[in-house]
Amino acid sequence: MSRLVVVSNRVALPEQPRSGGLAVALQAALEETGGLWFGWSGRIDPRQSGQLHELSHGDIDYATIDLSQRDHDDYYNGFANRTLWPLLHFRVDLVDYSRETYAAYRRVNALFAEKLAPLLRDDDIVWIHDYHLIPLAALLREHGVRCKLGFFLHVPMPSSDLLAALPHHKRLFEGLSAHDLVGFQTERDLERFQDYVRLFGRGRVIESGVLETPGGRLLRAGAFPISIDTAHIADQAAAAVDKPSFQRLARSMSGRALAIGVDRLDYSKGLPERFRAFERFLRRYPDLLGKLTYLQIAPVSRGDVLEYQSLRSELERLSGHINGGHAEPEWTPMRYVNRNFPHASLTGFYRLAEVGLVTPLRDGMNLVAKEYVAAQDPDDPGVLVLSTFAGAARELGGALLVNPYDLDGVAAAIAQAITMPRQERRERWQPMMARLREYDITAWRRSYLEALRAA
Ligand SMILES: O=P(O)(O)OC[C@H]1O[C@H](O[C@H]2O[C@H](CO)[C@@H](O)[C@H](O)[C@H]2O)[C@H](O)[C@@H](O)[C@@H]1O
Ligand SMILES: O=c1ccn([C@@H]2O[C@H](COP(=O)(O)OP(=O)(O)O)[C@@H](O)[C@H]2O)c(=O)[nH]1
Repeated sequence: MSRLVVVSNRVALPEQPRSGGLAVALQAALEETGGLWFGWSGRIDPRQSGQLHELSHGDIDYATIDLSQRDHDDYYNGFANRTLWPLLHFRVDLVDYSRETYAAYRRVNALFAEKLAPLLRDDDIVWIHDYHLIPLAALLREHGVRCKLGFFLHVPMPSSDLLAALPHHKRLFEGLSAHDLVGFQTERDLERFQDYVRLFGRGRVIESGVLETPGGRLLRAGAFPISIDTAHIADQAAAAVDKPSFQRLARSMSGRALAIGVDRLDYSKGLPERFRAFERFLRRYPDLLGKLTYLQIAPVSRGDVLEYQSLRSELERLSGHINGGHAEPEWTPMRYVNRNFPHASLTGFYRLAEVGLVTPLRDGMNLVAKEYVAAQDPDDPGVLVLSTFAGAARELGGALLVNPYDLDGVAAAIAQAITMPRQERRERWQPMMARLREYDITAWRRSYLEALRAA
């Protein structure tokens, strides 16, 4: 059996806290097969980029490299998170492009290729992840790497007209042709990629999923919605009732219902809109006032990036405003927490919550939505309020699907969720859970890797 080599910017090193679906999902996938995980160490070396660290834990070998402050600023904070991230989330208004950060992005990809190529064997299966590493495959080929190379985009693929706003977009996205298989979260993302290839990529779509690159090679493409370790999360949530963190939260509710949101502090997650929708709920449904407390867990993410700093200030203002305007001496409507929690605690919180609020403006998938469903009590499940703009909405039709820009609609969905009869909650939850049990993280990994092997 060939060795699996996973390459991603973010690596979940043993004992490190993980927030971010990519690290959570790849950890679960590698635990099953073993293999090598290559990426950024998470460390800044004040002198230079490229120091290689190797360690093994169970069946997983880790090889990671440090980045210099400048490379980290220009590649990760800069081109990846101030140019590509907003572009791929349909936010052209937030795109900050500079030739300098683009050069750093290419430089760090070249460094990844230089350090990774000598570690690879011809019969490896290499699986490259996400928008940080779009040029990597072509650079590995230049180093003589011959093994199968696959790519998976965790974030949305926007329409061609948006991508065309990026200077040098053709050179960048042509790099994807060096792979054998390119995977997306949803069929819509795949369709938009194929449109791009036809309109700007000088390639040809022979049939859906089979493309001819400008160089005449065949490139496979497909939709492989990422998933979760459903059985494990369900077991963890059931067992969480005995954990002190669960019991403390349960006691603090004083018989009130709980609505929970768990998101990195990121503008793609629609948090200001969600906070405002919650305030709309407080104003519009006086009968329900004091019956529901909203807990928002939002660990700080990409805190060096200006847009993320402004978002943090805005959320602090909004949560203060909402509580100031609606709290009673014995009740605070919302709790806003910037800490990162381990899965063992989160799954218990999900189970306790009558309502799961997942309302991103755009999201590749959103694993929190799936985790919330998996963590519910089958006899008395909670209700998921889910944005139609999350990839997860394609599979979780039993949720109350909302448009996150429609604050009245989200407020109405919250009211509907907390008053929904148990029978309806079960009928909505069961097919979602059945889907997640059948198509879990293992099925995701297998379906992608089978397609890559066959490509
Ligand atoms: O690595 P960070 O900069 O700290 O960010 C965390 C991750 O955020 C993004 O996650 C995406 O992948 C999830 C799993 O497929 C998906 O459910 C979610 O919709 C995406 O936003 C990012 O794409 C990752 O590269 C980051 O590691
Ligand atoms: O305090 C936290 C907040 C989030 N997460 C995890 O981070 C992942 C977030 O993934 P998602 O796909 O929802 O969004 P992303 O952050 O990748 O955009 C999920 O597995 C969460 O359980 C976590 O472990 N602790």
